[in-house]
Amino acid sequence: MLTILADGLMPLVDELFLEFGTILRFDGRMPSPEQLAQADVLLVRSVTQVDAALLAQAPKLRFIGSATIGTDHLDIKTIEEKGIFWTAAPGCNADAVADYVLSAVLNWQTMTGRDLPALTVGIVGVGNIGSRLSRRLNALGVKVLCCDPPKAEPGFISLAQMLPQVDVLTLHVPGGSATHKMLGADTLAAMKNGALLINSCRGSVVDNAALVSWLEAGRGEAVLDVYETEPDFDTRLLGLARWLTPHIAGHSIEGKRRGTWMLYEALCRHQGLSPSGHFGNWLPAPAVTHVTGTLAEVRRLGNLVYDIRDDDAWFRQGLLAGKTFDVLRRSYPKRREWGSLDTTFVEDGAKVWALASH
Ligand SMILES: NC(=O)c1ccc[n+]([C@@H]2O[C@H](COP(=O)([O-])OP(=O)(O)OC[C@H]3O[C@@H](n4cnc5c(N)ncnc54)[C@H](O)[C@@H]3O)[C@@H](O)[C@H]2O)c1
Ligand SMILES: O=C(O)[C@H](O)[C@H](O)COP(=O)(O)O
Repeated sequence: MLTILADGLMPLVDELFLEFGTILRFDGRMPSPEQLAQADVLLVRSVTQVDAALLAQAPKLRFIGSATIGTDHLDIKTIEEKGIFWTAAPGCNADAVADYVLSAVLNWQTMTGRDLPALTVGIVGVGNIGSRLSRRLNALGVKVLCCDPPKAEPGFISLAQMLPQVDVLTLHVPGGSATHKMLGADTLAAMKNGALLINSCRGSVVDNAALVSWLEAGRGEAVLDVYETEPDFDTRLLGLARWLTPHIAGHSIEGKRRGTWMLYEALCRHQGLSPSGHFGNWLPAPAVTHVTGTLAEVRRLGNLVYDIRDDDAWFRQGLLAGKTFDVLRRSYPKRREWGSLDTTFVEDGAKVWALASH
């Protein structure tokens, strides 16, 4: 029997992992030394730094799972040197982040009176999130430019080529040394005047001091979900950013539960077992399952599914009420993904195309 030590906010842990042994839960960013000393399996979120100091306290550890897409909180080199198996949950909340960015783009476009087909959006990092976003924006008739040097696909361009061309620049690269401050004073200066920068990947990708100067100079606008020094952040951004949120872009019901499910499947494989059931069993039925309308109507309905402006207001009100970044993340309201809804677009009464839920 295994001792499984899991982040207290991770959903479905009791339901899925009890068959493997005993479950211990930890609150906050770090487990206690007593818990670490017992753990065979460690299940974390992005807020727990799994580094040499943590690993030194966990001599029995054989399996580490992070219910996240990002892995920059894992010291993979040290984990592998110690012969510990590790895994994350690639793509688990990619649709939720795509919903977040789409809501930001559509509400910004409406608010600034720009014409949707005249908009050019630049996507930096065209992996699980970037490619989903690109497909959705293309379907709405928005011009999309892509930058992803590691993929080097035909038609992709460099960041330097992209910056002066785009009205919206949205970042979807991994955190870590290779992307550290890839957007700084020089790159921001190369953007179009009045452009919107969206950062929902990792705070370290944007030099926050340079961003503050760029915003103070009125050069452009920003929508931010992540910050360089989380859970702290530069509070000047509250007065400067169009919308900001406390690292919740991926926090849909589906995204969180899929993350735990992917770790369950990985532990089953690691133990030579077959998973029981399938992920769909663990999703509650959505309140609304199907919507039909013109593109304009469905766009308005989109704000009922997810509206970034509500999260911005909830974050600001929470801060004013004295709540911290982490406390607010813990109490984030439950949110469904666009994918929970079948959407049919009609024009002059005829079906144009449908977006099926999955
Ligand atoms: N805010 C949130 O709640 C939230 C949720 C999920 C993921 N994320 C972050 O978003 C990141 C992207 O997620 P994903 O699922 O698309 O990951 P992914 O691994 O599927 O895609 C990342 C892409 O970035 C590309 N890339 C790497 N370095 C690059 C560079 N220097 N320039 C341009 N492209 C580069 C890669 O080739 C890859 O295609 C994650 O690593 C994570 O840090 C944030
Ligand atoms: O990389 C990810 O998947 C996200 O950053 C993740 O959704 C952040 O949420 P957390 O793990 O902190 O709950």
